[in-house]
Amino acid sequence: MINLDHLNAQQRAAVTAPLGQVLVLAGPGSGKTRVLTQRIAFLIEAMGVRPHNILAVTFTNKAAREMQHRLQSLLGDAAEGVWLGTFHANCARILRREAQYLSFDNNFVIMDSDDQQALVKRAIRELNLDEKLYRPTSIHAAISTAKNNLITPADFPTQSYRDEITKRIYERYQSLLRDSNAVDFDDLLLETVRLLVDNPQVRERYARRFEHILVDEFQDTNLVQYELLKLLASIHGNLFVVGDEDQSIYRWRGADYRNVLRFEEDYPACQKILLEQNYRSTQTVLDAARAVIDRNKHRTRKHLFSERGSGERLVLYEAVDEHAEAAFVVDTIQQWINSGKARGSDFAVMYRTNAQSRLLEEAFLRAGLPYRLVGALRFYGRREVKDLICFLRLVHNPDDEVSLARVINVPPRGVGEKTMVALQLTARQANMTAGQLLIELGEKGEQSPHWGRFSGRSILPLTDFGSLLAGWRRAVADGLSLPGLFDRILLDTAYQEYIDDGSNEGKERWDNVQELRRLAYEFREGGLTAFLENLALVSDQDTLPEEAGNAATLLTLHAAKGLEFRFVFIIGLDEGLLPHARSKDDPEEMAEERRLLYVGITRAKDRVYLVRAHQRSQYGGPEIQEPSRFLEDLPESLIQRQGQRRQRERWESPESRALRTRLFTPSHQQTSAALVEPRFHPTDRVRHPVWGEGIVMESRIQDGDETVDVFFESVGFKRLVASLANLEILPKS
Ligand SMILES: Nc1ncnc2c1ncn2[C@@H]1O[C@H](COP(=O)(O)OP(=O)(O)OP(=O)(O)O)[C@@H](O)[C@H]1O
Ligand SMILES: [Mg+2]
Repeated sequence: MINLDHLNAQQRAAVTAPLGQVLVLAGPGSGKTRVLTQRIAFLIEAMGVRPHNILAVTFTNKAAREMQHRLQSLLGDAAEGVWLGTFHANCARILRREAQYLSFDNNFVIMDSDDQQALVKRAIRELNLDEKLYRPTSIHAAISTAKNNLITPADFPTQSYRDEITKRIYERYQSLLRDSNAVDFDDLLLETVRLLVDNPQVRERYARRFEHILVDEFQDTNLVQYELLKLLASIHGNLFVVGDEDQSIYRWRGADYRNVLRFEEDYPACQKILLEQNYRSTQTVLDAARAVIDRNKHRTRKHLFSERGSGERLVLYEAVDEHAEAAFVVDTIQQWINSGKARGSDFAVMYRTNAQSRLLEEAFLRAGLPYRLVGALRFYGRREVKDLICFLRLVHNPDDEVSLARVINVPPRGVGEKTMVALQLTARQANMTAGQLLIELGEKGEQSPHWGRFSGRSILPLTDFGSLLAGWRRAVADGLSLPGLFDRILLDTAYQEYIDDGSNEGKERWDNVQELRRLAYEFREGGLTAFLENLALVSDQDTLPEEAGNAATLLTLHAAKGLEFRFVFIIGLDEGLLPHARSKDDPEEMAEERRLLYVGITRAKDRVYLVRAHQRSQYGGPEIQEPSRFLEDLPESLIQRQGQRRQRERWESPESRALRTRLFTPSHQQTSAALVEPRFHPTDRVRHPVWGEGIVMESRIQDGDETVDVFFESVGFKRLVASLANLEILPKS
């Protein structure tokens, strides 16, 4: 029988709450996610509910996987069959099953955000509009907002001329999507709601099936998601939602924390349960977090206590500038690790915008400290990865115009803009998609009735590509596995020669291809459809490798939701960065910036470092920064000030001082003191404090500093700055 002893009384009340609607509203670290998982186990074990009848919604795929593991360890095989995933993943699953009711086939592709931008651009161009006047990003945002509020092109409100234009782009964009047999992220939700509203028998089928629906991070649902929940719960009405209004940080994506109020209105009989003990953080961390969030109006004050002791004060560090900011972070982490009291994976460094990660990365690299970066230069955003995904998507769905446009000339085979236009035009006249026409050309060659429509120069590359595509599709139909298909595409396109020119970047690109192949191998059973679906639905947080290893995590505050770390650094606590400049004139936005900081602080178990820079370079010259207004709300008794206004030296290690001196000494002065002879030579054996032993491949003097390329047994090839990397030369054996 399921064991509830390790829960506190409030948590137990939530887990065992009677049927109906349950709303668990509680602060960070109070066990909401844990309670939700236990509730599923309780329903299955104690209430005899079949897993098949349970739908659980998490905020990320990673969270879904974690919950799946947790359930597995609680219940073993009995946990199998629960529908567990993000809103998007669950909707994609429903849409694939119900394709007969929809305006697209069940092998539809899901366009990622780059694809969506490309389509909006195309729509704007096709309507002969000026891209400078109608910026694709802002139009795309308007379309997305409309979709998240259940507004179709036909219902798009037009109060101005601009609205009128946006409406037309929205219409065009939508038909481009459908022509490609594709949906965007927002469509997944919107189309599911439409499906359920327009087809009462389908609605009834799902509403009957899902006896229990559970939702984590409920404060970040948007209107479509809320409607969806209502539809799915329309028969049994067993809705178990957990959340925290103070952690609502996805307003820009249409999230509306007022859904909590809506919930209480729509379900007046709902049981409200509060959790008050925080199991994550020290009392000092909680007090500081509360001081920040208490300034927000219109919130239910929550009482939250911790039994983890009062703990250390928060460090507030003021760096001279952004380089010293990064150096402080890396130094402090280094010192903790050297002391033996922490390991790399205990640390997270959080920031407001992705761009802030670049200097941090450099500082980590120089110090030779391993790190992993969440989001930003996403693996899936890389050119080579994207190319291969598009080839695969095209095999899966030749109607996908965005993928076709991307790879038809990869590697270059002489398909230019003109040929592309001719292809699209001919296809449209023949009532086919470009992909279908290509396949026909590939299969029939000169026998194709459309052969003569193309110039002598363009027909060959088109036929060439068409026959590749046709060949791949035939091979898949004949049972070629996903890894097999992957290799065949690489071979047929001579992709390695194209991408890997022997340079380090080339090798790295090829490594990325190999990494994707490894992923494809994991889907050898599920096949192409499952693989593509999984790729389309990965979100920023999901780019975290499963095993943290010994690396510190660098991530945006947004991506930090739901996670926890022993040590949390939040950098860029300056006006304009956090709060972000964009929020200056909008009180709602400002309140959200505050929640963002709150989410960041409450990720910490043991210690928080808040870091800011006295000046930052902007548009060429350095500019003095104002400290973030949020810092004023922290009681002096909870913080310990360090940095510029205190003695900086005390806080600087030799490495960071070397870095700072180098960065702030004008280069003409540097060269006079600069090295002329490398200290390291090829074949030297060296030892690095983190990566262990390695062999020097090359060393040279660059900008007055020595750069060494080393091959380490543990991590492979690394490029290091000798004066900072702490490399020890080992005696020749
Ligand atoms: N009763 C308990 N006993 C021991 N540890 C607990 C208990 N409840 C929760 N925890 C632990 O406390 C931490 C926070 O729990 P959890 O992540 O579920 O909180 P949460 O409310 O979902 O937080 P957030 O709002 O940040 O998502 C986890 O490490 C969890 O395992
Ligand atoms: Mg949680």
